[in-house]
Amino acid sequence: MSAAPPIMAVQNVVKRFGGFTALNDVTTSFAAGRLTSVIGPNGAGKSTFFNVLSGSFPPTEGRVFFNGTDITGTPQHKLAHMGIAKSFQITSLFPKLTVQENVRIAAQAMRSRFGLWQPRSALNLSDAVEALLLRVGLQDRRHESVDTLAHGQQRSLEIAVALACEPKLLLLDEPTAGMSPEEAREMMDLILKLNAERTVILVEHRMKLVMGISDRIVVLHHGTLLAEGTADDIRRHDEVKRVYLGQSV
Ligand SMILES: Nc1ncnc2c1ncn2[C@@H]1O[C@H](COP(=O)(O)OP(=O)(O)OP(=O)(O)O)[C@@H](O)[C@H]1O
Repeated sequence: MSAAPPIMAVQNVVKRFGGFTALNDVTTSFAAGRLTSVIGPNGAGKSTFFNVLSGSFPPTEGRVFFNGTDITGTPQHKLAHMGIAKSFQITSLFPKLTVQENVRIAAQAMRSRFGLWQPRSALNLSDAVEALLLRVGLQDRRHESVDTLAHGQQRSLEIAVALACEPKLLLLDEPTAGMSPEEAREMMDLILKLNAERTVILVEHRMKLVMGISDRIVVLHHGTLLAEGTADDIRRHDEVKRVYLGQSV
């Protein structure tokens, strides 16, 4: 597993909000093709870390690298062009449009903005939209308006929108937030399938969900990197056990 080169790396990342340090000297890297989950208790700095990785805001100190290129402070639209896509807790869909229209708009925007016509993008637009709907299991819902979908289906649609730029790296911030246990399991199945084709970094509050699917887990606590390793490493880690005292990891 350690043989795969990192697709993303952070070096000595610090993020301060005024006098408060939300991330404190975090250094780690993410292997290409793997599924890495970032976990931690409330306020650990997970969302802040996600925002630094996805370019929502730059770190106060430290560097972020993508495929060896320093991308610290690079605007998000450029990151999308480089192959980094993200899906947020906050919805970015057009609720009155259909499932298919939402995906079509995303696919069209990516193509016209970035001229995505490499061989693997050579599908015509309708075929590309159909492939994205199939990928997330929403093909039977294509003509339904977004506001009639179940919450879990809306999250899947957001992922289809994120996939429209054919990312090499997919960043997901709490993709199961607000989901029923059944919806959450389906979402984890979908994430595993997506990981077969690209690197995934997942921020997730519900630790139990990620233990079974992650190649590697990064644990944040009070803005510092507490532990990293396989699910078994994390389960056995004394500090992690202490932090999650009373919770089942
Ligand atoms: N914009 C901000 N301004 C000031 N403080 C912030 C800001 N964003 C986050 N923080 C603080 O940074 C700390 C880490 O927050 P963050 O949202 O990254 O944690 P988290 O691990 O995602 O937590 P949760 O699981 O509760 O979402 C918290 O104490 C939070 O109050």
